[in-house]
Amino acid sequence: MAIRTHVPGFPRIGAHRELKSALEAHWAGDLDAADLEATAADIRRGRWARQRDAGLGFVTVGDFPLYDHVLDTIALVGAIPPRFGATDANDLGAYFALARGSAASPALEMTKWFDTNYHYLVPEFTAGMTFRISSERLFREVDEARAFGVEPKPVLVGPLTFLYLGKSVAPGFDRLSLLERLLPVYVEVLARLKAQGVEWVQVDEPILALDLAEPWLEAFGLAYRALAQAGVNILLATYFGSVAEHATRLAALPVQGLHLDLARAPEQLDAFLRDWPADRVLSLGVVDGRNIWRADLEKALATLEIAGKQRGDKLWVSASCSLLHVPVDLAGEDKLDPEVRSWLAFAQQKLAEIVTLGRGLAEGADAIAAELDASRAAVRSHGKSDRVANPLVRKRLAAIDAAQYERRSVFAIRHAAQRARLPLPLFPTTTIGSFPQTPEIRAARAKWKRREMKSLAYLEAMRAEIRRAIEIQESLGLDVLVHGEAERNDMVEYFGEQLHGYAFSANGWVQSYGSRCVKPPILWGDIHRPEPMTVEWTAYAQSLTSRPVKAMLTGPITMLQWSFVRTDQPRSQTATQLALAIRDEVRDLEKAGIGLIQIDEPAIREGLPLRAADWSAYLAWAVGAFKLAASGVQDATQIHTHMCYSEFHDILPSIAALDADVITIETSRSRMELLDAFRAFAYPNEIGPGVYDIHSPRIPPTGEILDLLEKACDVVDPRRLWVNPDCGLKTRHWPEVQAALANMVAAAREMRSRYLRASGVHSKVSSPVAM
Ligand SMILES: CN1c2c(nc(N)[nH]c2=O)NC[C@@H]1CNc1ccc(C(=O)N[C@@H](CCC(=O)N[C@@H](CCC(=O)N[C@@H](CCC(=O)O)C(=O)O)C(=O)O)C(=O)O)cc1
Ligand SMILES: N[C@@H](CCS)C(=O)O
Ligand SMILES: [Zn+2]
Repeated sequence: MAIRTHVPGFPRIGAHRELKSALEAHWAGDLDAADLEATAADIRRGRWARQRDAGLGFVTVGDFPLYDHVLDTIALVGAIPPRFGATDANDLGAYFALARGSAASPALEMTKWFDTNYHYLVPEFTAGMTFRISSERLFREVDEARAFGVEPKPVLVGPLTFLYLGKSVAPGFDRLSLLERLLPVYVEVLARLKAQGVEWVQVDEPILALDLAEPWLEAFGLAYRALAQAGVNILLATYFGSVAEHATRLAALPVQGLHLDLARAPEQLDAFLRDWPADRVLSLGVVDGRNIWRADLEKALATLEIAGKQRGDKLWVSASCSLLHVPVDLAGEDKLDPEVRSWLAFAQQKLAEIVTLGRGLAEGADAIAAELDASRAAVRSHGKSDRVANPLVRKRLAAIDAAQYERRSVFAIRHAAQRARLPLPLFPTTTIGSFPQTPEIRAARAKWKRREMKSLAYLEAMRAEIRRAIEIQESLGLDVLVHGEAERNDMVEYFGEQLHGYAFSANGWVQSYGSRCVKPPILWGDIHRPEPMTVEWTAYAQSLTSRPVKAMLTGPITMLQWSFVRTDQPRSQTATQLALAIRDEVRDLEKAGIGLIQIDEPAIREGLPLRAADWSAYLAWAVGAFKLAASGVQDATQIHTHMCYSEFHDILPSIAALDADVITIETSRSRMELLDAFRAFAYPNEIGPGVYDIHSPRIPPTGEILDLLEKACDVVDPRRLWVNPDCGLKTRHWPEVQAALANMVAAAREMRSRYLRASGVHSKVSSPVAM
């Protein structure tokens, strides 16, 4: 009996970020469209070759967008917002304009793909929208795969997930009402794929793992009855959570297969062994597509054998979700600690695990005895390694008391102490931390890492960047300065590199959005901070100026969320260990005389469990971890936090519970809409709503910033307002940054004089504040 093996998707960026390089060269005008397509085709074939050579039964096709897979769906079904004008989605310029904006229209919004660190482009739906096949890319790639000699399994974002993840542009418009118009296009797509000789199409509906309202759930019947008309086999793919509660509803759909994520939700298998018809395919994602640990093959095989007895060759073996979320290949990671390396599997290694499991299931455990032995040894070594548990960390964790979670005084008292220490003007101006990561900075770091540059020379190069950043900020007239984060490759990787319990890869890139990648550090053991991580850089910056410098740290939840983390203990415990390390750093910064410390938590929202029922438990430990990190300081030390994904209306009480003295947030694109929620909730502390959209090269004019600030004053007491960009400026260029910040400072000054002219009698300000 042969068992079919496949993956829901494979990384796209290329083992050496070949796609990134080609895209960026194309956008810079150094690579024409034909050459970009040729490079893309090479990478595509390389991915298929990996899947074929590993021995997978299918190769996945349609999981190789040049920018984003939701954008490819927009292009495929022609859901192009009217604001982009008549657009041929086959044209690369038009395709990239949707992703990156153009002179005619700003880009589509980007947001996080479920609870991952991958960003997708948000479809915009309007009432009059019509759909038609508008891109030939998928069909071309199917032909290309056939010509390459592999059996393609195309993948599509399902119609309901597509509509759900989009936004209704007009208030009150129900985008689900577009389903009936969208379905015929999906049917046509499926029919064309069938005509191309495709046997199976994977249709992804990950929204099934969310809390779905009844109309959306009901729509599955209508949708999949329509898709069945195309006559091609559909593998309905779910991932990121359990869909057990929908087992009977799913069994009633006319689809030929169902994929389940057994890494996230192993418990759901029972429901499907009971309810999923035995004559239909059940694809079990037993290899974790979201994390980089080697699979416990013995355990996975045991699960598969239970299902296999009942299902025979209707059982397929797979990864839990697309491997998009893990790096491509462990080969070449020679600098990793050999013991830690022996615990890891990147995408390439996961292909082998899936094929091994398929073989074990078909031929029996003896056929894969060597692989089982190796897996057992890795699991045992990870579990038993005396390097994983650090007794000192354990002891410290056990000794944490409730007082360590609280600041010494309430906000009002701290506020007065901070005012006395930091005589800031009304509408104080600041930035979020990073300044442009120039090619020179990156090149210097690359040289230093390759040992082509001495540490002292690198230190001096970074100090020169700090001097430049301080000089520019002083000349711009900013009130609270930052050192600029030049020395950080990435805000999470940088800290990971300095903490015990973390390992980092040389080339473990994962796509974040478009051509941008991150290299998540690998958290494998108890976290311990051997020495201060940021104090020297920050103190150096402070030594250059009489203005206050704000230190910059990444918070425990963001460290957790953007790393590959251990699974042998609850995430809450790992977060507490991270919090203790950051707490020590906060206290060392304070000892070094730093008066303002920002602890970034942009990932706190994305870390929310997908099901609301699980939110309160998460928020309790997440807020606790932040407070533990932040609370070890005197009243006069001002703690800032920063969040740049603004969808947190629904968790405002928890945001307030962080009790940061100042929160800076992304608000400029939504034109301060978010502040309404802060007002409604009566958010108690200081707020810096972003007034400069850092995702765009556009320089916001002073008048526009003034309008935003006036809007902000309508909802927040002006004495509690800060003036700052939406987020860090690392992806921007210096000329833009200088021009935008000059406008921002001018706007803040104008606001001050407007309010001082009202000399305290203005309705919005009850008393003048120090300038
Ligand atoms: C705020 N965001 C972040 C998220 N996740 C993180 N882990 N970090 C974040 O900051 N998630 C949400 C958002 C996502 N936003 C971004 C924004 C920008 C990037 C980005 O620009 N990534 C860079 C890579 C950054 C990095 O790690 N750089 C390293 C290595 C640089 C490099 O490629 N060196 C070359 C040689 C260069 C030379 O010689 O000139 C090499 O090694 O080959 C560094 O600076 O040292 C990117 O380029 O994609 C990501 C997410
Ligand atoms: N301090 C970081 C926050 C990013 S969310 C930066 O400025 O890049
Ligand atoms: Zn940010």
